[in-house]
Amino acid sequence: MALAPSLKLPTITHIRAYSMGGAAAKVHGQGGGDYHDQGKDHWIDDHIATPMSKYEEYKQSRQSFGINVLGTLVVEVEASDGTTGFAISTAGTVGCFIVEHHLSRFVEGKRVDQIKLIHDQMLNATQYYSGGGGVVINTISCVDLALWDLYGKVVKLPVYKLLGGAVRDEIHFYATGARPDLAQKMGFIGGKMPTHWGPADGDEGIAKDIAMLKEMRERVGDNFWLMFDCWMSQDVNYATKLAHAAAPYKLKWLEECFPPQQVESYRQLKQNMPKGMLMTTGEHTGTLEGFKELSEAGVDILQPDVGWCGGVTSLCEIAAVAKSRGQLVVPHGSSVYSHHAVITFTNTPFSEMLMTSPHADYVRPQFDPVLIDEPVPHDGIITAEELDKPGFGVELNRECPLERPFEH
Ligand SMILES: C[C@H](O)[C@H](O)CC(=O)C(=O)O
Ligand SMILES: [Mg+2]
Repeated sequence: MALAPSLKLPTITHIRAYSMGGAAAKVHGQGGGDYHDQGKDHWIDDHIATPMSKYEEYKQSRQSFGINVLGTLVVEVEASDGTTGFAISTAGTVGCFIVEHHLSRFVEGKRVDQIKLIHDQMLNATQYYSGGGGVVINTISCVDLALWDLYGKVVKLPVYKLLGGAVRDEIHFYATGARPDLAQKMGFIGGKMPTHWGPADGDEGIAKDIAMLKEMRERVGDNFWLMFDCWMSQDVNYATKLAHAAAPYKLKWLEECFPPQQVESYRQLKQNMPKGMLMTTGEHTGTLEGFKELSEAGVDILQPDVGWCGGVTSLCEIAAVAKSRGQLVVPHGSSVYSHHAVITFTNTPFSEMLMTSPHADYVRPQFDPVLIDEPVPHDGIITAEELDKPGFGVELNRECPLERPFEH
């Protein structure tokens, strides 16, 4: 059946990729899509436990081992009617190469609504070098998000309406940062702190992180959620001991104790954990199959990052996997790209706000300074109404030092 004239959609004429920050750039420490690329004295780079913490010289700073080498990737897509859409993620110059020299062929010439077809072609065409995640999938995610933004801007609807509409009027947020006590005053429902010690520090490390938890519990009282984010830094024995030591202080969940491939470790930890404490992970998992395995291992909350898991198209599939087992999907903080999806999910009762202010003492937009009009929670809440703008409802701040390293 032919489309009615008013439903004739434009085609995509151009895709362009820009980078900001990262190892290839002169300007650093601004944040943006690579939110770990912050300036000095930021809580996010202050002795956080990682898989590199066993090396003394890389213990204090994640930037010292290169957490911020990639930088921001901006993908812009333009339609035959002149409308543009864009998105950002973490992939920098590497991502620009992949977009301009490989993925562009699947995008240009297609109609703006052919997102699922493009998504499938991007995933399959990169199978031989994507390794099921990492920078390639970050890049594909960014293209996918830019396509949803363009589609929404062409048809003048917010992405969440294209996905089936909101199932709630507002999104409630917990905050990730060094100061859950301040997050409580700002209206958030909980606070997630990074752990600072790991297996190389032994029982002393556990004692120090528990002391931090105890102090925060005393500050926030009994009913505010407190969580630990372990950023892949532990082993099963250490995580088990930490979980039991944290139980008296009502730790709500223990997050990402192990690297994403160690599914068996998650299965064991789930069996060892105190009853009632939740096990969460997923932000560094980049395939639907990977999420299925985590779900089968008993992860209570799957935490895909929409900019790293294949975009909104993949996030919807992952949410369905979680839903089929009665699990929650609460994406790793990724601002508008997450908000438009989760407000349509019945198994996302709350969401994450990653605090990018240096001392986690005020709410700064997560991807500052790259997005114009990036909404932030007020009193811990963003309403559906605030998302009522075409696409993802944000514009690209062209005053940022964007570079286009490759053209096709
Ligand atoms: C705080 C964590 O180490 C990381 O930087 C962010 C994260 O994993 C999360 O927000 O979750
Ligand atoms: Mg995390």
